[in-house]
Amino acid sequence: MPLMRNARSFFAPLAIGAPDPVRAIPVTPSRMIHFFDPSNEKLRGKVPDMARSADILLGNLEDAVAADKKEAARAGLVEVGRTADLGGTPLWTRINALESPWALDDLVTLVTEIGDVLDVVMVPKVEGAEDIHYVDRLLAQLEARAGLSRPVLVHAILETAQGVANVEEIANASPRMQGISLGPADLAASRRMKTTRVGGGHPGYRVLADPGDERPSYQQDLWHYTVGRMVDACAAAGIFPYYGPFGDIKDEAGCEAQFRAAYLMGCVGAWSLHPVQIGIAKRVFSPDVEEVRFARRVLEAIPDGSGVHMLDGKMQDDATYKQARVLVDLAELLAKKDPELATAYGLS
Ligand SMILES: CC(C)(COP(=O)(O)OP(=O)(O)OC[C@H]1O[C@@H](n2cnc3c(N)ncnc32)[C@H](O)[C@@H]1OP(=O)(O)O)[C@@H](O)C(=O)NCCC(=O)NCCSC(=O)C[C@](C)(O)C(=O)O
Ligand SMILES: [Mg+2]
Repeated sequence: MPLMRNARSFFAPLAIGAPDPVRAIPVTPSRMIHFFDPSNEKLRGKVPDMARSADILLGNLEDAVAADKKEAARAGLVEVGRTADLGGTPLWTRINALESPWALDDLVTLVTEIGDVLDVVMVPKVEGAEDIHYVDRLLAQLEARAGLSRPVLVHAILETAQGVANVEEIANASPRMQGISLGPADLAASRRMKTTRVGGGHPGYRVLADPGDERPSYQQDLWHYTVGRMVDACAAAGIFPYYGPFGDIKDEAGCEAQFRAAYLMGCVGAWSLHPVQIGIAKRVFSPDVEEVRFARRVLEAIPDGSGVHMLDGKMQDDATYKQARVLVDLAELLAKKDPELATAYGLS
């Protein structure tokens, strides 16, 4: 694996005067990364509202922002970073692709002007560790020059076949790596998949039962394989996986089903492209009240996590204790942010 840095240098700053890299990625509520176009003045005015309802707010500079709006979007995000009251909600950005004419100015301007309030830079179309290494060194130089005391983290989008082939080395490329999101539209194009959708299923991708009187047939999840690889790569590297966007805004049930499959497989959140998807993500990525209740009973039944126990006819041991911990830890994290959830979980 071309990681380049060895075990001793991995946590050394990459520029003189740059802040020390973080040892652990902060765990904060991140059920949805809410996308908005910072070139849109009306949307900039709604930032405080958006920040109240979303877990993470992301000013998008890449695709979906027209070429003649790129500079206005960058300037709009600087304005948001300098003036908007985000009430503690993390501010992220998605910069333009590294080969584009805008990426360098995106990084230089944003880190220089608002590096102290910018938590994470999402890098699109990452193909391998070398893309992360480039951003890593440049961020360190910019942080040192701006006198920042805390490093900006990096999030990669998995949206090329080469990126998927290199997902483990991407996840491990730098201590800045915060997480990875699936980019299903670019990935579909890169793989020559025959879909025109942004995420979600396809009626043609299904399994048919053997010939018989009836031949039930079910749609399968086109993204199962990639999400599985992404979740394992992230968990193994100590960073966080996210399902990306669901482009059919009107299909709320489809969005909910796709988000839920990703949640159950280990993703911590998804993207919201429209306000309606914030509510969907909140529902899906907050653990079910009954499951949390059961998980707490498991923890109470085996306080030290050892031995074997029966609960409602179900075997409990050290492994189920760990599963219960995942759910209860998440419930406790979300309850601190959301009083309604705290009440529902009995944690208020
Ligand atoms: C889909 C669109 C065009 C529908 O926009 P619309 O105006 O038609 O929707 P609407 O339902 O009519 O809007 C209702 C209200 O919600 C507002 N609104 C609408 N959206 C938002 C928003 N995000 N945040 C905050 N407010 C929003 C909108 O301004 C309006 O407010 P108003 O009633 O006051 O006029 C619009 O929602 C939008 O532009 N969303 C963001 C799209 C985006 O960021 N795309 C890029 C990410 S996906 C991607 O790049 C792929 C990937 C990963 O790279 C890869 O798979 O390869
Ligand atoms: Mg894309």
